[in-house]
Amino acid sequence: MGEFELYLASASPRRRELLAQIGMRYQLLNVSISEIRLDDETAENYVRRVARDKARAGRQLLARDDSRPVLGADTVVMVDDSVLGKPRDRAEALSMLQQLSGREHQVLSSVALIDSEERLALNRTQVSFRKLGRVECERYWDTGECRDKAGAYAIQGYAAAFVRELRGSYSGVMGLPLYETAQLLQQAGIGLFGNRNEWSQDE
Ligand SMILES: Cc1cn([C@H]2C[C@H](O)[C@@H](COP(=O)(O)OP(=O)(O)OP(=O)(O)O)O2)c(=O)[nH]c1=O
Repeated sequence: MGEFELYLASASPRRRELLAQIGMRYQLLNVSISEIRLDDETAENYVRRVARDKARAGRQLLARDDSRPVLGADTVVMVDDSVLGKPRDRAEALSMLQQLSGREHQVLSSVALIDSEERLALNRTQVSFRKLGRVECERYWDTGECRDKAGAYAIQGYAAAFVRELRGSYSGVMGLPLYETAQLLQQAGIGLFGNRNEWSQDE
């Protein structure tokens, strides 16, 4: 089957790291799709659609007889009725952090795995932040960590110090929910630890 099991249609270093964490060998595909939420689209449908579009765009790059699945993922932060993606600039990042300060928000992370079939999973995780001071948020921006992160924070970085409580999936907040990902991979016949079709046979 060659030296890798699947393709990862993502430029996110976090997703690479997470997929490698569960022993998957993958090849990267470079895709670019527009990430704009439609007016009447729920956050859930939006993250599902974007993950699916990333995987579909990856699939398009492959030879027809390549049966290895393509994985795409997407992550947003939801607070009240707002859906927070990546901040465009400092002002937007600071306003996102103020919105998240002293309360609970939800992180939605979707995974799409496409071969001859399309498989989708969605993880929803509740994250509670302590109150954040304005100067503290400005200093946090200065670390450079807010950029390229949904909701302008990275739980795997300095922002771990903001998290009072998390209910759900830490890997989901980081960008790729590994429990759901492993389930989709199993459905596609890819076992953990690099073994095809050998996973969970003793269940
Ligand atoms: C909330 C949160 C998000 N993130 C990251 C995960 C994602 O990379 C990013 C959300 O942006 P996405 O648009 O989901 O992904 P991306 O553009 O970084 O990568 P891809 O090429 O796969 O489209 O935010 C963290 O790293 N830590 C966190 O705590």
